[in-house]
Amino acid sequence: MLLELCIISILLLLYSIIWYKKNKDATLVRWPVVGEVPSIFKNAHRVHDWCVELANEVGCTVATKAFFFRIIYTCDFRNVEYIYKTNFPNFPKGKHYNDAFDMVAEGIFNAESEHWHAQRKLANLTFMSKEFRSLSAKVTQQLVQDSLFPLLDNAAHEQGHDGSILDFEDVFARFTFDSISTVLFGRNPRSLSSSTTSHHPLAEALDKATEVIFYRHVMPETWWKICRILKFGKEKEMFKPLKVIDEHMTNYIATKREEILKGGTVVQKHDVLGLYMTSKELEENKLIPKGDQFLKDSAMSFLFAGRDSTALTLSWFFWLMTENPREEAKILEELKLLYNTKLIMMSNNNNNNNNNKVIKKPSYYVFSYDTLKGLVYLHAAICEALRLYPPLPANHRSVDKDDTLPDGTRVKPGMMILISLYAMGRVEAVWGKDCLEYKPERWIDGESGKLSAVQLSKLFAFNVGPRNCIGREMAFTQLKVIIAAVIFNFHVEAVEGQVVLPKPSVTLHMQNGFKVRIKKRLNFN
Ligand code: HEM
Repeated sequence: MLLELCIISILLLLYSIIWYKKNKDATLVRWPVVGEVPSIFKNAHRVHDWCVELANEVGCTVATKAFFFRIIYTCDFRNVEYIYKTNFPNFPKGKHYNDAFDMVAEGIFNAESEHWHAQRKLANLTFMSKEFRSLSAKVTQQLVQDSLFPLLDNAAHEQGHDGSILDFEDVFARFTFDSISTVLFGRNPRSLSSSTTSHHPLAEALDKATEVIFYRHVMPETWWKICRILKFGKEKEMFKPLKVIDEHMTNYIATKREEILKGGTVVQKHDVLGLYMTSKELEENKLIPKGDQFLKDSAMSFLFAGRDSTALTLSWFFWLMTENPREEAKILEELKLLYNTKLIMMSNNNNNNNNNKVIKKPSYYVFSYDTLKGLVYLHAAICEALRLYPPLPANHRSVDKDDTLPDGTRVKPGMMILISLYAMGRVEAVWGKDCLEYKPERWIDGESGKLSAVQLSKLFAFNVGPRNCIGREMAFTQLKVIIAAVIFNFHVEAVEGQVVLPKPSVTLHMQNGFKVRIKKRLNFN
């Protein structure tokens, strides 16, 4: 009996060794009992690129099991469109999502069903208003002129010294923190000022909170919830940022209330907090929560959604420019043409007025959003950066009722559907053999020279369907104004020797930032 047991054990051990050797290099290994958990842990540090490998080697939809928890991973365009758009009500964000983002409990980011509908209507009224759009364009231009140009000018003058190297990821994080704070609260924290090196306490608290939220996504739910109760591990680190955030929000709301009572300036009236606090829709719609907690959660939702996403798009965009000088030259060409056309028009106006005024050439030039709106190549270049580096690389949804996805995958309540927007932008079957190359031309119709509607329908970085990004217009405004201003006035060089890679986090940060040197361009001579 003992001998038989020994033989069976040895055979089992041999089988396990052979099985392990055969599978150890596979993209996905399905272990008995623990399912794909070891593969998930093994690839956690490079989760986004692993999602691409899964798509290209295993399939665009993969059903995985982690103990008793079922996760359906997909980057199949048909499935994602079905989940976000066609059968949107059957795929709410769900309890896992809501719990992980509990710090914006009542805000739009976490609201569901009719409560979300009511908040979306309120947010649409604000974000789509002419006043808000004009404010967001004006604020961006102003910040470029007052904060970004001096910072870049300073770095350009420091050639050969320590101050000549900037971390562009940090620069854009500061820029968007200043801009979103101005459009949300009507106050500019001036974190981009060239004399400031420390981070604003609210920005620091947001960064910390985002880090903890990422851990909540990769840890089993019960584990992080126990840690929260016991104030242990990463969860312990959440208490201080939450306090800092709450103090800032309380202060901003109280100040805004006073401003409104006194009758504020245009900016103070048209910032989001001001618009919310004076909104009839908010007052009258019974489905929208009332009181300061709702204002805090809404402001936090917008801060969360709007700050990192735009900053990271800019960081990846400029990294792509340093890697693809030919494409950068095309953007510059488009901008020079626009600038010269503007100069000719101004000069014609002057001649017609016959006042013989000499046109004063500025030292640095910032294009207004209105003039940039129609530029085809610039728009295509931004879409291409968003395809390869979507700032929100992954998203998840829950399942309300039994359903079948367009590719035939059956889904049930209790399952989580994980959508990789990062992999969607890199699927060879959709984008072709050159899917990993940066080619803005793929967004332009070869015949008409205009942006291709078919290609644009494949841009999922802002999500699609009823719950798409409400800040899309604001994001494009900021991206175009900042990119045009930097490329037209400066030459950005990547510091040699650095490796730029995505970091595993909720938003697509770079692992070690992006170090650059700045040189002035001489466009005006
Ligand atoms: C390049 C910049 C941006 C990208 C790529 C982006 C992307 C996204 C994505 C993918 C979602 C869906 C999230 C989900 O379903 O869980 C989303 C939602 C949202 N975004 Fe953006 N976003 C950007 C900029 C902004 C800006 C500047 C704002 C302004 C505050 C903003 C506000 C929002 C809000 C409020 C939602 C939630 C909408 C809802 O649930 O109805 N976003 N965004």
